[in-house]
Amino acid sequence: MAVRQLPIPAKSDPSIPLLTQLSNLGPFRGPLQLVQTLDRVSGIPWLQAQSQYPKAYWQSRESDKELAASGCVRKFATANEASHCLSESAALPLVIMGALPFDDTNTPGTEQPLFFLPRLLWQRQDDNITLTLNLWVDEAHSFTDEMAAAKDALHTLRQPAHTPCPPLPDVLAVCNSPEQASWAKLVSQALAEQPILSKVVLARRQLLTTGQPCDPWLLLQRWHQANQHSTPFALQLDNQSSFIGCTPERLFKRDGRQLLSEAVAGTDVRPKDPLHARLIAMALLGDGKNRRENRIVLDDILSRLGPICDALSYDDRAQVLKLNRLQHLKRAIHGRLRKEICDADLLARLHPTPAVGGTPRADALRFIAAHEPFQRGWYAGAIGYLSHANSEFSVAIRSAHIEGCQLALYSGAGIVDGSDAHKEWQELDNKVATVRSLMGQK
Ligand SMILES: C=C(O[C@H]1C=CC=C(C(=O)O)[C@@H]1O)C(=O)O
Ligand SMILES: [Mg+2]
Repeated sequence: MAVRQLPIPAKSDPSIPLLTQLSNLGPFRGPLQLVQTLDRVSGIPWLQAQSQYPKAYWQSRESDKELAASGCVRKFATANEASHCLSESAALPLVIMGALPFDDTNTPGTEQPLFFLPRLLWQRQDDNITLTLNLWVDEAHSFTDEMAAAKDALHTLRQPAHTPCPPLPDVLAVCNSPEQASWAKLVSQALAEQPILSKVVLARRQLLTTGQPCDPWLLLQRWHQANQHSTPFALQLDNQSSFIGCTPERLFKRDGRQLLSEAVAGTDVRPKDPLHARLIAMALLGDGKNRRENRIVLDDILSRLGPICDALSYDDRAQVLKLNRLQHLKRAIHGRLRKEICDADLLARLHPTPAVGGTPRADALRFIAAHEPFQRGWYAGAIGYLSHANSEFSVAIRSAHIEGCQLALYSGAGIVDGSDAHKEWQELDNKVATVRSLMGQK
């Protein structure tokens, strides 16, 4: 895709509103960005107010970067196409939003990978908020059509409503898939595949039926408030269904050639009492089964990054990642990427890590596909953004799919030598405890 830009009449000036910049625009070819600064407004309410789909939301775990995207200028069938587009238009700071389902192999009838250049991108970097309007003129999209689409996007732009926070709807029924008895069977089947299948992450879908449709944006805001050091994210392909979550796990973060990844696996509860929580943390650091879960993820990521990095290092001791009600074993991984490696290569190599899949990868994925009684869809996929300068993707766990009055909560647990079906079931419960408590469930 050759990117050529003809001179444009006015350089984008963030102090001038987008509509004025747009009306001064003369013919051009290739991608173009108009940018406007915005006053303090939060990303989630801003995106909630917009009407153009797809919508995607992602905020870094450190809260320094927040992205809210609405509408689509270009869709890319693969991460490779998205990466290629970015390298061809490196002069512009284009940001492409991306999501991979757990099964990213284009299996018919399942969720397909999604990469798109948004029509409107609300962006916060530290305290600076901007709104970017993307346009792209080429053989298939005339200047006139692009101008009309861009004007339409600006005319339908809405300010977030300042409404008092309504309560979340009542839960009328709860249904687990699998139920506990089938779970126990599944765990023993997985353990029977040892030592070849050294780890497989098995998951549960817990379906809550609510009295009224649950507002995904309201739930996401509360979820993030309860778990400040996690990454909140959302994906809405249309106005019928939403996938949201608040994940503690980073797949990778790239800044230029610098790469950060991590193994987050191995779990216990984190009670409110600090002394009790510390005792549990210490026990977690020394526990064989949890250390195995973590080590398998670490080794897998290292072996996949080794061939594409000039330098690679990792925490030789696990840290404890502290969440609202849980604590995990975590090891950070640092690398310097070889220069020909792009974000698509990283996604292809790393996803799905054994934090959500297993080892050996192919055997674990086959086991999951053959035995899990539901489709994972976006759960345990990857969600984030890519740009020429930097990129970051999170592992889409601690997540929920909402459609009308159905709220599906997902949780998974790593089954390794030493796993006990009953304890792993409790771990599934613990992993949905925060979101359940927001829904008024114990
Ligand atoms: C698969 C999930 O968690 C993974 C991430 C951290 C700890 C995990 C564990 O201890 O089993 C899981 O591997 C999930 O929350 O659905
Ligand atoms: Mg576990």
